[in-house]
Amino acid sequence: MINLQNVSKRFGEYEAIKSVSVSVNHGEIYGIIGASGAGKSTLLRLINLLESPDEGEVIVNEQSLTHLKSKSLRQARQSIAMIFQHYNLLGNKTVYDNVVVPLELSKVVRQEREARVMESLRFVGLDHLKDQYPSQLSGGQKQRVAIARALVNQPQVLLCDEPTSSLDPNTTSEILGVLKNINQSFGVTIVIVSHEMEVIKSICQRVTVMADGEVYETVEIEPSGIQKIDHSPKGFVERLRQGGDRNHA
Ligand SMILES: Nc1ncnc2c1ncn2[C@@H]1O[C@H](COP(=O)(O)OP(=O)(O)OP(=O)(O)O)[C@@H](O)[C@H]1O
Repeated sequence: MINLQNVSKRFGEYEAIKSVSVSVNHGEIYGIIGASGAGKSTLLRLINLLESPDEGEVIVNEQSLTHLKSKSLRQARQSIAMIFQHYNLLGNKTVYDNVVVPLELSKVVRQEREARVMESLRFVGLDHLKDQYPSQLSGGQKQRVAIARALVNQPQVLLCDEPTSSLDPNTTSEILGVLKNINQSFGVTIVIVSHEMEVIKSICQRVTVMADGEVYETVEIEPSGIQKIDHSPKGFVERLRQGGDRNHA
């Protein structure tokens, strides 16, 4: 579904991503974990070409995005939605008006927009707050609005950049529940960046551990909680096994 093939990204002289290859299956919930500065967000942003790679190939849904012209890239991006740690809502727009934005951009006809927005808001349980402004909402509610906005164009892929890092543990569980529900109800492939092992453990089937712009290891998380390891399990997997709430990588 998602194939990053030997992708590299430099910021000036600094090599943030060093020839990384990652493959995510259709319908999977895939994690990217690592310490601050490891390159997690950059890797995620390479998937929808918010960052364009200096080398390598980005393939999503069997289409190479790397050399697309801007119009085709815009079209391809409609099936790749994204949510962020700080929600990125427009403060001067209501919940409804935030969620309708992607439909306006993709020129969905006016008659269809309302039904799609309300369906999306119902899915995240916020249809009753459609006329509120972001400043009137809790963090968890804001993230739900961002999720509704991400869903409204019926994406095949949802990229999540630290989606629960600003939330308390209970709200974190709720948001992770919503993400799982999206995956199960619509078969959306989810890639989630987090520095919290608990988050990764509770939702992902596989996780790539990043360190210094490289893949350190890729770990399979089984329902039993026992992790199967591709290679080099030291440290990280031990800490996963030990668990503990909100341990940091
Ligand atoms: N636009 C940019 N310009 C210059 N350097 C950047 C840019 N974006 C990221 N970097 C650098 O690339 C490295 C990787 O950043 P990235 O945000 O991907 O790491 P991360 O693992 O997501 O870290 P964090 O958890 O702190 O967000 C960091 O050293 C960062 O300073």
